[in-house]
Amino acid sequence: MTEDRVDRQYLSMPHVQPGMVVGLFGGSFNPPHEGHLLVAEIALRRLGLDQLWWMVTPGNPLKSRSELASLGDRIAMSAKLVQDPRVKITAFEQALGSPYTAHTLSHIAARNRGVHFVWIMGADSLRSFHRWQKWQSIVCTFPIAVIDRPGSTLSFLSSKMTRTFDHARIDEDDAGILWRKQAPAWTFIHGPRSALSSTNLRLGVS
Ligand SMILES: Nc1ncnc2c1ncn2[C@@H]1O[C@H](COP(=O)(O)OP(=O)(O)OP(=O)(O)O)[C@@H](O)[C@H]1O
Ligand SMILES: O=C(O)c1ccc[n+]([C@@H]2O[C@H](COP(=O)([O-])O)[C@@H](O)[C@H]2O)c1
Repeated sequence: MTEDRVDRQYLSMPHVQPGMVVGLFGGSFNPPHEGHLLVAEIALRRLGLDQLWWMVTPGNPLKSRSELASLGDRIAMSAKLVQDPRVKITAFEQALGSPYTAHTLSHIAARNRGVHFVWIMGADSLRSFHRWQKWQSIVCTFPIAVIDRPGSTLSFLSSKMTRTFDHARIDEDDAGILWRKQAPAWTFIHGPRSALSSTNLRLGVS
């Protein structure tokens, strides 16, 4: 598959119904790996999700695209890896024409009234989150679940996002009701961890 030939099914938002709880897991997935699967599993279980959208980005605005595999290839690799039918692989951001999460989330919110969304990201993302476009508006759109990652366990102590929104932190024992909280609300989820990274896989280091 090439970037020009992304199957249509991936370019529209997955189908959801009012009342559902849906996790939004955005990533480059260049390539996808078992660490991503572990995040998805933990999120489904701990957040009480009905669905998790595995959102393959057209390109992280903060990363160089020089080593980025085509969108079609990253979707195909994800589809091969993911077995859980609750996980929906999608690349609808490509059709939106913007790689920015703030834009994506406001679009999702406007199109899916009555659906409860939670943004999901690995703990390493906290380090640069304040450089994401309109990062404060992202925090105020949907609750956020941060999943622990080796090397980033203490990132919440120094992150600008977590310090700014310290008052909005929810105990991880309440992760199952995070979706009910009005944003801003976030939690840090500890649990089994994977040291896998796409960078190491690209370098051939395990
Ligand atoms: N091993 C892991 N444990 C926890 N979270 C992870 C892990 N790998 C990736 N993530 C999270 O998954 C999302 C997508 O990550 P991404 O596709 O960039 O993978 P990556 O391994 O971090 O890639 P790269 O090494 O190229 O930066 C991000 O929120 C990231 O924090
Ligand atoms: O909106 C932004 O400015 C922004 C900046 C960096 C990353 N993101 C999003 O964060 C998600 C994780 O990206 P990555 O490359 O770390 O897998 C993915 O959905 C990106 O589109 C978004």
